[in-house]
Amino acid sequence: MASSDRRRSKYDRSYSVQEEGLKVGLAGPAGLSRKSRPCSRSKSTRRGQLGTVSSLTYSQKQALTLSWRLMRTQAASCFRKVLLELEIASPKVKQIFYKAALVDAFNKDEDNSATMEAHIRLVIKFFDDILSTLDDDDECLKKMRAIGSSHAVLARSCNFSGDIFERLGEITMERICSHENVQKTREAARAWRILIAIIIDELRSGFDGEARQHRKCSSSDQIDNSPCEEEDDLHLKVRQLRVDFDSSFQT
Ligand code: HEM
Repeated sequence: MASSDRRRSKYDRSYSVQEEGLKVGLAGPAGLSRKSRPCSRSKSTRRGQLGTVSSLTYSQKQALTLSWRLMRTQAASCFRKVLLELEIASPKVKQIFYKAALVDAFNKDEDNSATMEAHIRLVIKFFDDILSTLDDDDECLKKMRAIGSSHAVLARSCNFSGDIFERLGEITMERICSHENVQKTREAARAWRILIAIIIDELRSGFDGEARQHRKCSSSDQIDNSPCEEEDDLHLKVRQLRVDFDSSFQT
């Protein structure tokens, strides 16, 4: 998508940080109306430090950790709903989790980290990790990007794309922000919106960066196997055949 075509999404961090205070509560409990929401790439990298974890205030960080602690016992059911909804929104995701479940069924010894059940645990662990490192901006961003980039292998094999993370963000935002423990305070809902916007931005950035590297490597592999090299290879094989043929006559 050309950058000029990109519309501003709810995940545009500058939107979240600067305007959230004005818009919160206008569009339903989570402040989001998914149907009317454009799904587009945010532009954090170009915006520099605007809206990173360090831009969260002390009271926002407190609201996040407290509400997460209160939600924690229901987190599995919450993220099961999120991932099921993501499957409905994206048939690709459904296929990936379906394949992973099949592999799992034949692989009794090992826990397959690619299944939906495993992902419910992984996503909860991911939030545990992020919420325990909110004071360390670099560490937080590193963790988010690492998760994004670990999914780049799926770009070629399963057609996984960055907009899946964006969808995941939309659904997560809606679920979390409408949770009763988050609804208790305006501060918590606002903080969750900002945090989820940052997470999605970094997941995408990690994913896109690594997927680009994979594409570069695969195109240089193709250059390595250029017609010239293939011809050289063929000549070598023919020469070897001649040597073998000649030596078989000499014996
Ligand atoms: C915040 C969201 C997500 C988190 C925290 C997460 C976490 C992880 C982790 C930790 C791994 C293991 C990586 C490794 O072993 O190197 C993984 C792998 C995987 N994830 Fe996710 N994931 C997320 C979203 C998704 C989504 C939306 C899908 C879509 C189906 C997905 C599908 C997979 C698959 C298929 C693998 C296996 C990749 C491979 O073959 O190496 N993940 N994920």
